[in-house]
Amino acid sequence: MWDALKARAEASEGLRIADLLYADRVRDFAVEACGLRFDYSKTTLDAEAREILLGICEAADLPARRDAMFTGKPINETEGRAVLHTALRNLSGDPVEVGGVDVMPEVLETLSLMEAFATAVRDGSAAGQGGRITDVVNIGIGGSDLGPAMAVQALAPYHDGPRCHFVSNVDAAHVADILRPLDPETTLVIVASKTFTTIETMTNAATAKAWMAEVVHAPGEQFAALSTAKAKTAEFGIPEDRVFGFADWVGGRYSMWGPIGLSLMIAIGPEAFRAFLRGAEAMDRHFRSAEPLENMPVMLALVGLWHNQGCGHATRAVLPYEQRLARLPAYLQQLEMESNGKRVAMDGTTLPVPSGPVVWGEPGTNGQHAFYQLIHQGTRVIPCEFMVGAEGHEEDLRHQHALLIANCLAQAEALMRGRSFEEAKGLLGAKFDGAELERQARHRVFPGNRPSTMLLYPKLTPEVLGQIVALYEHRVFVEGVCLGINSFDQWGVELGKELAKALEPVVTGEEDAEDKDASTLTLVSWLRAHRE
Ligand SMILES: O=P(O)(O)OC[C@H]1O[C@](O)(CO)[C@@H](O)[C@@H]1O
Repeated sequence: MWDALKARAEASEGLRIADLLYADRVRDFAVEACGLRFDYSKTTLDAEAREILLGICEAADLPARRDAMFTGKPINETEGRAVLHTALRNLSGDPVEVGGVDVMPEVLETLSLMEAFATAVRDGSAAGQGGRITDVVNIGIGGSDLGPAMAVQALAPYHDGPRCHFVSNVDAAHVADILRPLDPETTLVIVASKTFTTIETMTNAATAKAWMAEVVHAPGEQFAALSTAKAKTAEFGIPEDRVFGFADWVGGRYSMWGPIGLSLMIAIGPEAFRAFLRGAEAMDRHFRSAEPLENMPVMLALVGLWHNQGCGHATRAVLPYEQRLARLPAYLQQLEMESNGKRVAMDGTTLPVPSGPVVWGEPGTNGQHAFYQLIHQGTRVIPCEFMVGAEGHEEDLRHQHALLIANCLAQAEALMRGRSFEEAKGLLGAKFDGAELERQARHRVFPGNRPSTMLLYPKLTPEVLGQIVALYEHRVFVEGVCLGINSFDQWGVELGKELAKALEPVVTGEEDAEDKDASTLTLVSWLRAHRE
């Protein structure tokens, strides 16, 4: 199947996207669902390639794998766990069983405990020593940071609660810069860690506790914890009624729908948070029921597989024309690269094709003035995933939003059309002639035929954000299933963690390294010599 895909991709190298754009293509190579539109007409993916990709889905038993996920089967086989972040947004409350036990009563109970706590923080009844909470600091990393940090920024127009801040890096600069302007007496610190062992988070949490303890008599009462490890949160001194737990079937990078979303809920309020869940739930229903060709996550995934495993484009740029989605590319980096950055299949055999792509990006229009040069004229082809809303929130600045949309559409058009040598010469004819005209024109040629997709949404509301994130989660799932890998473990982060633990006493000088390579030893000794 993969060979057929690659052969098809090779055969389509001569295709011009612009020539494929017959009238029906814009209808047939787009999907509408939940009020969103995903258009993939500006790619070289044609009906024949799509058939091959659908065949790959079928061979991978996608519908059965999808049902296994939604119904709580232990599809994370290397860790023996179910994968049920979808249960966290199952507002219908319909039973979802793990090992014969319905998890929904506990999920909904935790949601209402979070809502009660968020409401109390917002209305001032859960106050700090100095009165009403003015600032919330979420300390977490990876999935315990990226999701809420991205969503809090994305939904800024809906904020009517305390200010939210995020500390993730073990670099002391991060925690120091965030805490410096805050008043410990009116700050709530949320320690977000599924395992409650992550070294960065526990180090920053200890720093924040010491900062608070300098002025607050009972610092634990101005802390909350989001974790599966209740014994450890108690040991840290956080009262039980401020600990919001979740089960091991919620993966870190899929966790913002439950307790890890508490900072978001405090910022925008429980009602808006429910709208966020509702959006994701709608996308779940769509993913579960729509036929492949009308299924947005499936088609988004197939376009991804076409570009990466088919055409060999190793990276994927995510380009939201929405400043408030500035952290979305970083969020998607973890979601996609931690999930599908694997080199072996579920059965331990080596993948016959490249694993998930390198994901990167920045919001437009800023990216246009930074790296789009390379996207338009560089030697590599970088598939671009544009996204833009029909409306912004700034009613009195609608003209700026129109300009934003025009830029987004123009970039996709420019990538596809390009500019020929003759056209470039025509533009310069009055200024140069002869060999100089040819030389100057060559610099102004755009090869064009560069693929892009477009995700359109009405407006970035909590509900729409929920839909977009769930769309991408399911896209990652479909790509993982087609590749035959486990998208829900992350063994690749372990080795570095272990070595860092062993190196710390060497860096501080408490121990000498014996079993290190010459390069690492030299680096350590230079740093030690300069640490005074
Ligand atoms: O929530 P925890 O347990 O602190 O883990 C944080 C992050 O660390 C990882 O386990 C590895 O980077 C992520 O998957 C996770 O999101």
